Amino acid sequence: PSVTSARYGKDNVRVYKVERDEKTGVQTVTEMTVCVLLEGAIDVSYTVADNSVVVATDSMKNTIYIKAKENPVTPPELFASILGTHFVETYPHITTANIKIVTHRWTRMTIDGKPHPHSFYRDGAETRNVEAVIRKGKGIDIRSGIVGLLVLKSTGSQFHGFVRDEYTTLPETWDRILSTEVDCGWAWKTFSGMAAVRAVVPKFDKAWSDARSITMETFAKEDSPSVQNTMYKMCSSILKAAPEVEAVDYALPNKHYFEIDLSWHKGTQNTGKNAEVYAPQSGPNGLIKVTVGRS
Ligand SMILES: O=c1[nH]c(=O)c2nn[nH]c2[nH]1
Repeated sequence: PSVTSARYGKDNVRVYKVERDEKTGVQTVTEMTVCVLLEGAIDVSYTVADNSVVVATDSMKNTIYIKAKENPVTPPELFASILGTHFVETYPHITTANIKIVTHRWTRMTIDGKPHPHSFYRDGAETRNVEAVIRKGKGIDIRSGIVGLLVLKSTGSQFHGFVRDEYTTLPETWDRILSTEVDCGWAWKTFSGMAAVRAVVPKFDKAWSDARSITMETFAKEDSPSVQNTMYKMCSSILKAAPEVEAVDYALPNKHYFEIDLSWHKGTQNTGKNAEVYAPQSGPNGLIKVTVGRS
């Protein structure tokens, strides 16, 4: 038997970094969870217990903290590229570094109508994610994303005209609740190396901000005929806003809210146009996925 593929490293490395502006007293915080998985000439560590090729995962953890101290940790696309490039340039037998960064939200508090210099709150489980693959001598591939942005609209969503056959019970609707937890990603054109990444650093934050705004504005403004069509429009708008992005993808669960017929109780009308009280469903849920390219 032989190793067909292998990668190893440290997962769930939590990192917090504060940036202190001495002049203004304003402090800025970043909190992220990092995963490093390395590939290369490491098969013998599996097959014949030769540990001479093993960069200990503990050393990788140490490296993440050192690199976070030595370098900016934002935008996450830059820090992921710096971190991955370090590993493939430091160890001759390591050819690929897979870096995942999940950035958590610390939103600055507004106190007395002003941004507070050093107080923040966690406004949701939403994260800003980056997955970077750094291949020695072959460039850097980055996929940025938004995960866990939970949204709901109480109307402005329809679903009708779908297949009706002996398996269909779902009634057609022209007015339904739509709720989903956004998992969105955008893949950048391959960067030749660190210099190419550094050249577009400002575009990473702009793309994330645009993707987030486009997602919420399209979700809110569209009288959605389906999740499929609305997510396609989101992808198209993001591609238009970010020329350096090659493809955009969404995976959207359809988190259903079922009408409850209450007519058994004194003829109470609570369905169709009279529906006000609904049963939010934990599952089953629809799951709609798409990737949209430039062609
Ligand atoms: O937007 C929707 N797309 C679907 O494919 C689907 N199937 N059931 N409900 C649905 N809603």
